[in-house]
Amino acid sequence: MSFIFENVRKIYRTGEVEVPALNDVSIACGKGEIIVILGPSGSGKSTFLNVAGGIDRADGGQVTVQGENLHEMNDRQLTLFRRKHAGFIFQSYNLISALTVRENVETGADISDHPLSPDEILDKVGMSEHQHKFPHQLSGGEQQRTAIARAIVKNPSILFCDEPTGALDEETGKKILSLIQEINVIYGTTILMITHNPGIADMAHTVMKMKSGKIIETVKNEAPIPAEQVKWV
Ligand SMILES: Nc1ncnc2c1ncn2[C@@H]1O[C@H](COP(=O)(O)OP(=O)(O)OP(=O)(O)O)[C@@H](O)[C@H]1O
Repeated sequence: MSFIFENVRKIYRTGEVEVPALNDVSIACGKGEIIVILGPSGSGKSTFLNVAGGIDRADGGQVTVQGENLHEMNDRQLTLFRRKHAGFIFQSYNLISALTVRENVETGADISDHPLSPDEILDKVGMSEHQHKFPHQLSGGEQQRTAIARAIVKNPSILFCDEPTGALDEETGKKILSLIQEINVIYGTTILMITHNPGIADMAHTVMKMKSGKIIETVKNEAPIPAEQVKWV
């Protein structure tokens, strides 16, 4: 299993108000799967992803990712866990503006014990010809491809994607999804992806639907479709 949540709770407290962002969540997902999380705004999707990725801590229950119990880890161990296992792709690309495309990608390789070749990954994401440009010289899709390259060059076992196509048009978005699907197939990387686009669920092996901090439905898909056939909603 790539990750197991057992009765996980996460409560945000703002003054007197308590928001149960994860309310007794249990799920187990297999290695090498594409898992898509759907649900309305505020349903707990990002909280789930952040807890699974070791960015945030649960308040109760057990979280086991790649066989490691995140609940028992201190901050330093969580940092090492993220470095070893996790790649992150967010809607905002978070590239370093003073570094070129290639240098941004190399920052991903530098923190890994077993990185992939930056040349190979730049080629895979179609950014070799732009590798000496700076982020402000790139389109949104090119910036997202650079961010993906930086995440995958470290060879993570799980890629956490929070709305990776949210800011992109259909054509560029589908290219990014194809790339994510290709990474899943070639490297066996588990993909955990949040989206507001229900069409993207058709390319997943598992679809998790969330509402009010709970998983209300888990659907297994025996025949995920190629990303380019995704219905863009
Ligand atoms: N740092 C925080 N402090 C207080 N409340 C928070 C915090 N982060 C999230 N919440 C609350 O927890 C709940 C779940 O938020 P979360 O971001 O996980 O939802 P989401 O499904 O990812 O939403 P969206 O689709 O809008 O990104 C929401 O009610 C949100 O307001």
